[in-house]
Amino acid sequence: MPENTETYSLSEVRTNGTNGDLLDIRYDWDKIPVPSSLKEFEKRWSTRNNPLDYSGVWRFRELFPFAPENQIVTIGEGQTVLQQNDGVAKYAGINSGGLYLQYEGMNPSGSFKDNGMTAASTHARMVGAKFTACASTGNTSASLAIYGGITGLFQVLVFVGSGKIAYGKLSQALDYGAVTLQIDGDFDDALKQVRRVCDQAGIYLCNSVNPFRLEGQKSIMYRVLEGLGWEVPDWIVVPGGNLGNSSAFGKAFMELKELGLIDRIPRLAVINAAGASTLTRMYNDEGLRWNDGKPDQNLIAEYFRRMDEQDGRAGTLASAIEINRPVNLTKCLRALSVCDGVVRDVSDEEILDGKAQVGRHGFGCEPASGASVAGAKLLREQGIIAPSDRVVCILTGHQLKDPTVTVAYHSGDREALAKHGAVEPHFGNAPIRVDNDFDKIMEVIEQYSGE
Ligand SMILES: Cc1ncc(COP(=O)(O)O)c(C=O)c1O
Ligand SMILES: N[C@@H](CCOP(=O)(O)O)C(=O)O
Repeated sequence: MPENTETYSLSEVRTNGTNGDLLDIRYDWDKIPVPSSLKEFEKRWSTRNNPLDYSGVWRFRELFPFAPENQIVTIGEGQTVLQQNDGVAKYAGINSGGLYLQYEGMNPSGSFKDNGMTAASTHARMVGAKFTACASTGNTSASLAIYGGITGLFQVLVFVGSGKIAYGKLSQALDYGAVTLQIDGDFDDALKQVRRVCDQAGIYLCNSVNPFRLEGQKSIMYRVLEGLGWEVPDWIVVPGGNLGNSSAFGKAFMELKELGLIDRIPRLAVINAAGASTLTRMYNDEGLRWNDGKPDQNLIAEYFRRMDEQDGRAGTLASAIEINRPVNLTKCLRALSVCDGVVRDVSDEEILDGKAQVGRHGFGCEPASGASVAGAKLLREQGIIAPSDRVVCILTGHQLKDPTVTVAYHSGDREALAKHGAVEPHFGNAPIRVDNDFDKIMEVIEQYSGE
């Protein structure tokens, strides 16, 4: 994505420039009336004078002004919450009052994807698309399917890998009426196929290669700032899969700074699963950097060549981030450069322990989201995050998305958890088996009543 080499009209449907780099949306801010302070946006929620203000995404519409208001497709997404959480702070080694969880599970389809899908669906409508598609580990498909289903604006086609999708998510796509193709491969294979299919058949693609989708995902950061009274935190910690979120967050902060709406930028930590750690390996081991939009292509090609030689399949229980060929790699490198970022990977065990803490003390989350808490803990242990820092962990998906992994963890089902290596379930809260007998039930309850 070299800077400013090509320009395309809003009415064109494309994800890449002629050189193959993903497109990026740019605005001529001099021509757009942007509020002079972020506080102005606050009034939107209290007054809700415009139906668009019911959306936690579109009430910030001046910060991604690509759509006429009458074309905007919204289903009330982005009404999410920033929760200060001392239980999780203690676990991560952060001072009381310093850790926040941004819970994106409250979106209509139960994940952060709706922030982006409302924007991609809007652009799809602007160009008259009747058929949309995505590849998915589950959440993108659930999100696209709900937008297609509720609005009736377009038919939805979904590609998923075999055995790679949590049932909660698959059931959403089916229920919302998406045509679902389960292909013999993983997410990386499914994305490759859907990109070809969309190109050839003129279907509108809604994965994070779609630059409009990332515009909507910027709003997660606007809401975090709003939740903090417009103060900039020290850290944003986010799980990394296809790297759309981290890319969008970096762009959000870059633009807010350019517009003079914030005076400093938080640091960004992107957390991979150890079994899907392309970014970690490339950033930390190979030293890959943004370099004015021209990261070393030879280094990238060589990395993937070696990966292919060794089979290169991603493997983690956090299926949402089981991705080894992140399409937004270059944009994420920009975000890391803008935000003085760091990248880490954490084991499945650390992810599930982090997730259990979020469940114990907060709204709960799906496995991939636990990576942000595990990442914050690791960075704290490494002395990179200070105990006094203000840290926001992004919880990307709802607790109910992947009950199989959650129940296996709490029940101590090591066999089920061992898919990608041994996982010790530390904070198990297994169901207690008890006879169908009143006295025996009372005996069990008495053991707990003194606590
Ligand atoms: C729940 C969840 N968390 C994290 C991610 C990773 O986000 P990204 O692809 O934007 O890096 C995904 C999907 O990609 C997801 O579904
Ligand atoms: N976890 C994702 C993977 C696809 O990512 P996308 O951001 O490119 O759509 C999913 O839920 O499918």
